Formats: sequence, C-alpha cells, structure tokens
Amino acid sequence: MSLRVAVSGASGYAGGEVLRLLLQHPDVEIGAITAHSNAGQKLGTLQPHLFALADRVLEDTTAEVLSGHDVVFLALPHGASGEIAAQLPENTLVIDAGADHRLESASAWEQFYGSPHAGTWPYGLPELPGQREKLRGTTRIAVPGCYPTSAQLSLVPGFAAGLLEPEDVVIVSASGTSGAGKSLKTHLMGSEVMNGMSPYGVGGVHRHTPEMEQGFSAAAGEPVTVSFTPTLAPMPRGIITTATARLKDKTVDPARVRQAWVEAYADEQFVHVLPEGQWPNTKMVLGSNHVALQLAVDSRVGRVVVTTVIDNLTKGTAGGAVQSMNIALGLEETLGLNGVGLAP
Ligand SMILES: NC(=O)C1=CN([C@@H]2O[C@H](COP(=O)(O)OP(=O)(O)OC[C@H]3O[C@@H](n4cnc5c(N)ncnc54)[C@H](OP(=O)(O)O)[C@@H]3O)[C@@H](O)[C@H]2O)C=CC1
Ligand SMILES: CC(=O)N[C@@H](CCC(=O)OP(=O)(O)O)C(=O)O
Repeated sequence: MSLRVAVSGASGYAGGEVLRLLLQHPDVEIGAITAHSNAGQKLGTLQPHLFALADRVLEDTTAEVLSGHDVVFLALPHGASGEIAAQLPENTLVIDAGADHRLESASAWEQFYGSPHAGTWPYGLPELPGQREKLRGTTRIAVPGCYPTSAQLSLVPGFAAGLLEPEDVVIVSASGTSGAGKSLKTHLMGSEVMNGMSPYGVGGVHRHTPEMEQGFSAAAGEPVTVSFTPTLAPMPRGIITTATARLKDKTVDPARVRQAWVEAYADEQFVHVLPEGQWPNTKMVLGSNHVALQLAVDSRVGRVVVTTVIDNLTKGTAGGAVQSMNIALGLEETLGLNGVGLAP
C-alpha cells in the first residue's frame, strides 16, 4: 500500500515529529507539507534534521493544498484545525494533533478554551479500554494532549478495575520545553528555563484537566475529578507524570493493585510496567513511542502512586498520531514506530 500523506504545521515541533516518523513508515509517501508564516521556505531551513525533505518547499495551509491526499495531519494551533477539517473530504483520514476535537463536553471546552466547540472525534489513545474498536475504519482522529496521555496511561487501569476513588486524584507532571511549541516564548528562553523548575497553570486551570477527567470517568463509569499541576523542566523533550489516587479499599493487597496494571498492559507493545523497584526516567523513552511506568501502594495513606514517562513529541503527539493512523487504516500498529529510547 502507498499512502499519500500531507502534513500541515510542518515547520513546528509536532509537524516536524510527524514527518520524522513518517519518513520511517514503509507505506507512506509524503505529499504536501504546509506552514503559515514560514510558507515559501524550504523545510531544511526549519527542520534541518529531516535531510530527506530538505529541499521541499512549505506551502500555505489551505483545504485546497491538503485535499487529494489519503491522510492529512493537522499540527496547528488550537482553533485552526476545526475550520480546515470541515473543508476536507469525508473519506480523507484527518488526524488532528491539536485540541479542537478531543473533548466530548462542549461546556468543558468553552470553559477551558474560551471559544466555540468544533465537535468530538474518536480519541487517539489506543491503549484505553475499547478504544481500538473506535479507531478502526474512522476517518477522523483527535490526538490526545501530551499530559493527558501520560496521566491516563498512569491511572486508567486502576479506575477500570474499580480500585480507585473518583475524588482526590492528584496529577503532577514535568514537561520538556518543546511541549510549549516552537513559537518564541520569552519565558522559555535559556536564562529563564535552565537550572530551575517552576509550575504553571496551577489551581485547576490548565486546559488538560477536563481531558484527563473525561478519560478517567469513562474508565471508572462514574465522574472523576482531578487536580492537575504542570511544571516546566529544563530539557527539550520528555514528560514525567506522578499520579496518585485513593484506594477504595485501603487494606487491599498491593500485589492485587499491581496486577491490575500488569494485566491492562500485558498485550500492549508500547506500554511497559517496569520490574518492581525500577523507576522510570524520561531518558528511557526519548524519541520513541514507548511508555514506561512504575507503581507503588502507599499503605500508610491508602493511595496508589504511579510514575509514567513519555516523550511528549512522540507518544505524546506524533507517535500516538501515527499509531492511531495505522489502526484506522488496518495496518500493523507499530509501522513507523520502531525507534527505541536513547541511552545514556
Ligand atoms: N509540542 C507538543 O508537545 C505538543 C503539541 N500538540 C499540539 O500540536 C499543535 C502544534 O503544536 P507545536 O508543533 O508544538 O507548535 P509550533 O508552534 O511548534 O508549530 C505551530 C505550527 O502551526 C503553524 N501555524 C501557526 N499559526 C497558524 C495558522 N493560523 N494557520 C495555520 N498554521 C498555523 C506554524 O506555521 P509557521 O511556523 O509557518 O508560522 C507551525 O507550523 C498544537 O495544537 C499543539 O497543541 C499536541 C501535543 C503535544
Ligand atoms: C510545556 C508546555 O507548555 N506544554 C503545553 C502542552 C502541550 C500539549 O499537549 O499541547 P496541546 O493540548 O496544546 O495539544 C502546555 O502546557 O500548554
């Protein structure tokens, strides 16, 4: 099979990572690549690591340019994808790396994003219970946010097994700076970020909070509320998330708790519950679609503690997007995603 694939937002971090993975996909031919302020530039000036595409010229991001492809990736700022997607043929597989189509609740969207809701598409986190069935054959995919990917992979097994209380869930994450996008942000410039860490979006206001609650509530079968705090870490890539939740039965055998996670991910090729006693490090998964996690029961306070690492640009965006594309098209799920982490 040869799929003709267009990538919009190709000058940005997410679009660049989509292209990096697609270059390793045996069934993909890269068609149009588009941008906004950088349209007309050669890709090599903006994404110098993508040697094979260095001479390709970025076009404007219009429905006309993106039409005529089998698959279109949208890696655009919030709000830009809804309008473009609505103009693309229904039989084109459109994969939105942005947030526009992730939330089921229009009121949650309006509260956290402050704009009209564009609609809801099948959610591109295949490891959620029953999610692959929703992705097979679909022509629209909403790629999860990077923090929600790490948070949901951390706690969904516990909610799905009925082990966790729906209230008092606490998620604390640290992200590499590429999570904020390529556009110049003064607070991300070296002197502000190096040798220190600081939280932002504190107090239940970060827009990924309702996305996490949506995934947890679906798994638990009851409404789940979350307190989420993100932190910026002085590294280009990677997310480490520590998630804690109260156990419904404080006296439950810790081995039974662990078993819920081990069973949930037993058949997953990208999610690894580490051997007991080994804790994740963001370096384990850099540049790869893999996820590493570890858990412990804090019996003194009756909580489970789960720490999960992902690469925000790979499993957290482009890798999850390519994995979901493969499922939607009935391809082997790992195509284009054979990279392994970097060490040391
Ligand atoms: N970075 C990450 O870890 C993650 C990002 N995402 C999502 O992916 C999307 C892209 O993010 P990211 O790559 O980080 O951001 P960047 O700022 O790095 O890139 C943004 C891209 O969008 C283009 N663009 C900007 N404005 C417009 C517009 N009005 N119309 C069309 N194109 C436009 C830019 O083109 P130009 O350079 O020519 O101006 C650029 O190609 C966002 O929705 C983001 O939320 C999702 C998960 C994680
Ligand atoms: C470090 C950093 O700034 N991260 C981004 C999230 C990146 C992401 O997942 O983005 P979308 O939901 O926008 O697709 C943030 O907190 O806004």
